[in-house]
Amino acid sequence: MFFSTTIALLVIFLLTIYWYLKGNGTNHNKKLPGLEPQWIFGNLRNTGVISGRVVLYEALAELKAKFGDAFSFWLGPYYSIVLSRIDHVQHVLADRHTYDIAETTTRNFGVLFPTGLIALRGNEWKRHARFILPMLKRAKVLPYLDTIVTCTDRFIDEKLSRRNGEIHMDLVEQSQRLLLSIIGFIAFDYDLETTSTSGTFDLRDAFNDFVRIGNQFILISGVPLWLGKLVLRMSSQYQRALRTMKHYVTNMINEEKTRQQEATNSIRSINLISSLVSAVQLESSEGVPSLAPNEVFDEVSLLVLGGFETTSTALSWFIFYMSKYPEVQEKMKDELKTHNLTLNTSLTQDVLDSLIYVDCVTKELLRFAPIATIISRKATRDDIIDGIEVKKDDTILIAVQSLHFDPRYWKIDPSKFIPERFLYEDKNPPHCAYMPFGGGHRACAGQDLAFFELKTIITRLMQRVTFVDPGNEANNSGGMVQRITCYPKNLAIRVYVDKDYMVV
Ligand code: HEM
Repeated sequence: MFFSTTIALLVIFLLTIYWYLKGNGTNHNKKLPGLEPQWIFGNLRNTGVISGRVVLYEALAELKAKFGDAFSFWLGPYYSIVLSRIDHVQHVLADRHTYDIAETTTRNFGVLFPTGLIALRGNEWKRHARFILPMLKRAKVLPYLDTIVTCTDRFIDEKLSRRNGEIHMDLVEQSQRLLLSIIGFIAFDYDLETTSTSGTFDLRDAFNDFVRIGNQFILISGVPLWLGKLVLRMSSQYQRALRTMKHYVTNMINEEKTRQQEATNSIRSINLISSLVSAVQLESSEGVPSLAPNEVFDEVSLLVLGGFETTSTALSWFIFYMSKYPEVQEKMKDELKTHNLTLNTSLTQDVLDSLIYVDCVTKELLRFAPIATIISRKATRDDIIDGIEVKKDDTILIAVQSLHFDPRYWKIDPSKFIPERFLYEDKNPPHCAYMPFGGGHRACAGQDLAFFELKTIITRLMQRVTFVDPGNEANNSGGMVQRITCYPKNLAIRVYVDKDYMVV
């Protein structure tokens, strides 16, 4: 008892010192409106984020209604300026010399992936970006079409067909498993979804633990870095996951290197590790600074985590919205019919490109669903944005969700899920009014892959499945749980699969 009280007091003492060192809650810019910060919690407690009354983007929307387009916000002990007007956002994103990725982002992700793209700045970021960005461009991701379709079919056959017509309460988890399996195949031809049968702790278990603990860690972004690091260091599960992943991925990198050196004419595999290894080999042979094995490892882990969390959340919301907007679902199915896409037709790139309405639904999903609701930047020097004073080292939070729902920028009511907006009045929203993947030089590296994955999964699901709201039979009210992204809290969907595909 005495021991635990002493430890608790020590932690409170250290947190208080940290709070004072971080600026003592003093508002850096007295001219900006905003709530008073509270000890160590900043504005996370007095806005209701900690109690779970609202999630972060809702808190920012409430403050915007109260204080206007620009206000101060304390993310725990970290001061920031929140912006939600397009001209302010354009100013920030256009000036990469004054605004770079925020320290909160590099610091938190840096604990998990110290040399991953998202944790780097300046020349180090450029060195990594040379390898990573081209690898994820549209032309490079198109060959993954069959992988995505195969994984989606397996999801339908194994998870949905067996319980045809029943209410599914686990579709958030199932969406996560589907996306983990897709990114596992894309990253290194490895099935991360199927539960290990060997009884030993393997790469599947390791990535699952890493993703779960990593997610929890990134969420507690108000917590000082040293405390976060300590938590991870003391987590035997996390350390075991990391060791196992390093072991497997390093072996894969080495095997791929040997394979590429020996097999000059053999068929090249198309996974991310293979592309990274060949890019690295090529560049080092030309004397260009390339990536060390630990850097390749960090990049692969980042792509798995970044690529899985966001897209699986988007898929969960898609399923939820389809149960609530049956007319949208019907329209997509009609579009598939007009392109002669029945259950048995295989999907090709050309067919996928011709599906205009499905394209609009995917765009609307990314506007409407709370996936990456905030992006952040750090000022590298003093600046003034339309009269708002910004000091060197200030953090800027861009309230993406507020922009997506701002009636000043959308002609068709932005509070409604209407995919047709992207066909007509809102086909070309003003620059920075629509930014699900962020913007400027630090925009999402995987956006082509993400959009392609989502559109393919959606199309395949619509070829074979119908999602129905069960009404009063179960709680399908949505709600939100905050992790890196916000995913639906109460999801209960009746799923019908065409009987031709039923697994008996
Ligand atoms: C629906 C899916 C996705 C959404 C909504 C999303 C959104 C975002 C956002 C908002 C950012 C920050 C951008 C900024 O600060 O301006 C970001 C960064 C990033 N995303 Fe995504 N993302 C998605 C999928 C993916 C996928 C599939 C991958 C890779 C496999 C990926 C890899 C990355 C990386 C590496 C960064 C850091 C880029 C850098 O710092 O230079 N994302 N993403």
